[in-house]
Amino acid sequence: MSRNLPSTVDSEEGLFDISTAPTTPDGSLTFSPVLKAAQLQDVFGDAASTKEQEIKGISSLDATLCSSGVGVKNICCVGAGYVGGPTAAVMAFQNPHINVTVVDRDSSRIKQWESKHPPIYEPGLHEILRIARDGSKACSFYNEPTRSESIDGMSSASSATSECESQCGEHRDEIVISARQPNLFFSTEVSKCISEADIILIAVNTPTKMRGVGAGRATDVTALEAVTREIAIHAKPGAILVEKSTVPCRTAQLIQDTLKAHRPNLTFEVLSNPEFLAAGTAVTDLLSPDRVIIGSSDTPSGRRAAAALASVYASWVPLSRIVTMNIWSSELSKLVANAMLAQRISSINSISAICEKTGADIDEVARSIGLDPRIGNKYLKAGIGFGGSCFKKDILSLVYLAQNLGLEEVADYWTKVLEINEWQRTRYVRRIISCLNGTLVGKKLAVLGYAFKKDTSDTRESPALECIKALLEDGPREIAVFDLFCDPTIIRSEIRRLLGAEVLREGGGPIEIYSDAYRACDSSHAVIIMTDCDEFRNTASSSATPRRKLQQDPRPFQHLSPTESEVLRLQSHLSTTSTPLQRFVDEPECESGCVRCGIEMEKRELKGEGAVRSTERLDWARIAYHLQKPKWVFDGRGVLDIGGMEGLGVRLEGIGRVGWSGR
Ligand SMILES: NC(=O)c1ccc[n+]([C@@H]2O[C@H](COP(=O)([O-])OP(=O)(O)OC[C@H]3O[C@@H](n4cnc5c(N)ncnc54)[C@H](O)[C@@H]3O)[C@@H](O)[C@H]2O)c1
Ligand SMILES: O=c1ccn([C@@H]2O[C@H](COP(=O)(O)OP(=O)(O)O[C@H]3O[C@H](CO)[C@@H](O)[C@H](O)[C@H]3O)[C@@H](O)[C@H]2O)c(=O)[nH]1
Repeated sequence: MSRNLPSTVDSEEGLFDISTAPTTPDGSLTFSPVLKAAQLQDVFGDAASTKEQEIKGISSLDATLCSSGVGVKNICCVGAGYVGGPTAAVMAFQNPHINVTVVDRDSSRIKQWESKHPPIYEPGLHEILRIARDGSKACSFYNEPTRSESIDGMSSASSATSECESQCGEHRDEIVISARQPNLFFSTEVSKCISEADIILIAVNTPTKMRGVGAGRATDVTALEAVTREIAIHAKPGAILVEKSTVPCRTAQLIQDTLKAHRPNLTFEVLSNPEFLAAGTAVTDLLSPDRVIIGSSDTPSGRRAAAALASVYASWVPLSRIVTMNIWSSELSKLVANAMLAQRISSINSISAICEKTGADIDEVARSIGLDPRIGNKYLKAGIGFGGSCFKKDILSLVYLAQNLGLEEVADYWTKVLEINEWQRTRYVRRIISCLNGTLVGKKLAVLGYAFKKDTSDTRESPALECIKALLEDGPREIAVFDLFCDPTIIRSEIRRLLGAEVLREGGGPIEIYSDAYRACDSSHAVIIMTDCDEFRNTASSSATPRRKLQQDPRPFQHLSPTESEVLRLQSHLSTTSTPLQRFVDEPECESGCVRCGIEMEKRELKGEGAVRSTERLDWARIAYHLQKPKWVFDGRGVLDIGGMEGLGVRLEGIGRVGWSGR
């Protein structure tokens, strides 16, 4: 018995960079993910796991309504950034019958998306991209876990007898996955692609305004306005516009006004469909979202437009997780979601200061309050504060909105969330300097972690960078920077652009970037942890630890026509065996002398030298041995166990607990 169906994945390493604009006026320059290649097992395993959370209380779409939008054939996504690229890739992957084209005015970005070096690395993204963008070969497998997986005459063959067959003698169910044609495209022909689309996603950047009215708070909608104008001129009648970008509440009105000005005789529907993916988990978040929010006008044609968009998501998102609402609620929800998450972090960080002075332990406090389901345990990790391209700019946008509405108290409330965040960083830097006898002159500091969080090389609004800037003021001999996921060349060039070439070692300054954590820490007076990477944790053995869950074989599938996500999980599983599913077609070769190929080769070579790579935890005994006495370690992310570190003769200062200096 066999069935045809498209799908899949395999594993591979990726890295890469791309710069985008700072999102707030004093934010860092931004370099995108040159993340490490976390294995697919994590990504697809998590994505497949069932979410227990039920969405209630908001109107849900029913199946009938959704089916009314089945006519969608072409989607155009404007903006090939962190949101546009991955979102379009997943939409195309899950909807082989829809052509999805991502357009951007930045031709170099488009070129990278078309190459084997996408501009953004997110675990699992490259594999999805390859299937949707390049198409795939046919292949097949038996619907049961076997010792030797592939029986496929078309791709990889095996004559292995399954356990089932040898035991019961019955024939096994064979599932055939048919070849897929490419349905994800990248282009710089913005107006042409807009003119062909049934649905147009707007996923351009919306940073904080740098100048003029509202500077430092208001959202800069310049890019959004430009795209809206293009759409107003070129969109075909009946096309549906979707705000994917995070925008101020009532932006849909601005879009409608622009559309009316250019096409007064036509009516377009504008939807709000904010994106909630987080850096480092974008693919998991997209494959298995907690919720998909669709805001529309409360008219029959508004609801029809919402249903059309919902039908695209319904290919892989359960209907119970697709919620519709009025468009202003949807726009505001995005800002509020980020503000509330950030507020929890500032709340716990404010309590961490009390802990440091009283003897309470912030992790114990967080754990105990998090057990109350009314509070929950997420976003309660104290540290040096939140970074990233969104939290700060979105809170600033909320503050500006409140101010414009004459709600000063509301604006003050949310401003405090940002103030606490900065205060937390300042406190950390002061504590470091104070422990080092009030002077950094002549001292070497090792900074572990440069990105804004673990598992990403995105450095936008990175707290590490802000701390480094503050530490520089005190004139250290050396600041040795190491990050697991950011390429040293990229960190160097970002620091050069942001702080000036003279702060780098090559320019006669104190900052040096290392690709090896041990060399960075060697002979340091202090090690300073800036990101919550699992690799920085101390364990009893300090030896290599498997940080990724092994993906279970998902077979047998309930039915013989598995979904794209199911085949993806199977391919992820098989990629660790000797018989991977052979679905990929060859990627386009790069021109000779490709810089990215060179970086990858260098990374592969480094792996062989024993430098700290992504699957290994740091050997803290080794680091401690080579530290200058009195061997200070500052744990800005709560990743170290105090007992273990003190046993190594280290003086540990962590956030939210009494450190060595407080005893
Ligand atoms: N980065 C995230 O994790 C994240 C998550 C959720 C929501 N968001 C929101 O999504 C939006 C996009 O964020 P991002 O991080 O992808 O930004 P980005 O800077 O990475 O990408 C935006 C892209 O839009 C392109 N662009 C700008 N103006 C254009 C125009 N007129 N025509 C064609 N292309 C144009 C830029 O060249 C750029 O490639 C923002 O509103 C952001 O707040 C971001
Ligand atoms: O308990 C915590 C959780 C996070 N952080 C920090 O908070 C920042 C943001 O982390 P995270 O939310 O994981 O990453 P982002 O990529 O910024 O994602 C946020 O911002 C996106 C852009 O709007 C939204 O789509 C996501 O839902 C939202 O989580 C990072 O610096 C983290 O280190 C903490 O300090 N403590």
